[in-house]
Amino acid sequence: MTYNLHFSKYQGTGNDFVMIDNRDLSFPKENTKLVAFLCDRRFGIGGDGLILIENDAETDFKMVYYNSDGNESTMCGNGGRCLVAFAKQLNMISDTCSFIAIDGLHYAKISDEIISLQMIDVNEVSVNENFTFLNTGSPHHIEMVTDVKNCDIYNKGKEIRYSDLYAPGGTNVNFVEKISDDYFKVRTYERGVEDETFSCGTGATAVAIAMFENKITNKNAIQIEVPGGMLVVSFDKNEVGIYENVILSGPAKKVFESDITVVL
Ligand SMILES: N[C@@H](CCC[C@H](N)C(=O)O)C(=O)O
Repeated sequence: MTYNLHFSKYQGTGNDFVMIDNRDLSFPKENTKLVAFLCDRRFGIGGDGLILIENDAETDFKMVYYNSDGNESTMCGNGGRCLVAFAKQLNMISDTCSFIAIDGLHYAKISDEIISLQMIDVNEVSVNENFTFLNTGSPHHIEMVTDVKNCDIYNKGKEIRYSDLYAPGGTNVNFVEKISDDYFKVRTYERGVEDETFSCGTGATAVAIAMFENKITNKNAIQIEVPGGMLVVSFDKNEVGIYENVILSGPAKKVFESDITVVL
């Protein structure tokens, strides 16, 4: 079968995505091999994931997210921010928007190249002796380390991701070093990419909330340094313990756009 596709490539703090305008619903959404091929860094375009933008009756657009393994997955925070920039490029929105994703309704704001995305409320944070687990649209295991630069993210992350604790779905795994009360360094092993990525938006969000819940910080606006740049996460914890007004902010940029013909 031959597929002729127009695509744009975007990145948000180095978490990179192939973006396709699927408002005409022509993309073969069940073709896992095609998505994995397009995300392949050697044989395809290359990306940590692929995102389709589609029409939605109640919001500005719909986000459909696939990991680079070709499977549709849960929410991608950086992907959501990049999709907002893509929607603007397509003249679907101006500087504010709402969209629907697999985890529900999101609002976003564009200010120059900084995209601020409202994430879902978080009502459950599981604090354990050596780790914290929470879901910010995607599942995240979080561990503190003293020297994140020299941490073996791939092997440690993979072991936790595939451990019985998270079977069968697995989890993303974040390693965190505290620099100050409002500055943390984070590296993430991503499920579905099955490697460390340069940044994970739902992961950065989960880390900020976990640091507050564990009283490692009392700040509710936190800078998260990731290998691909800087993200900022802010939130409010309400009187019944729910984290709301959770905002993930950072840059999202178009890298290039082109056409590709794939024979599979
Ligand atoms: N890169 C993402 C997370 C994407 C989803 C994740 N790989 C999963 O399957 O859970 C982000 O920026 O949030």
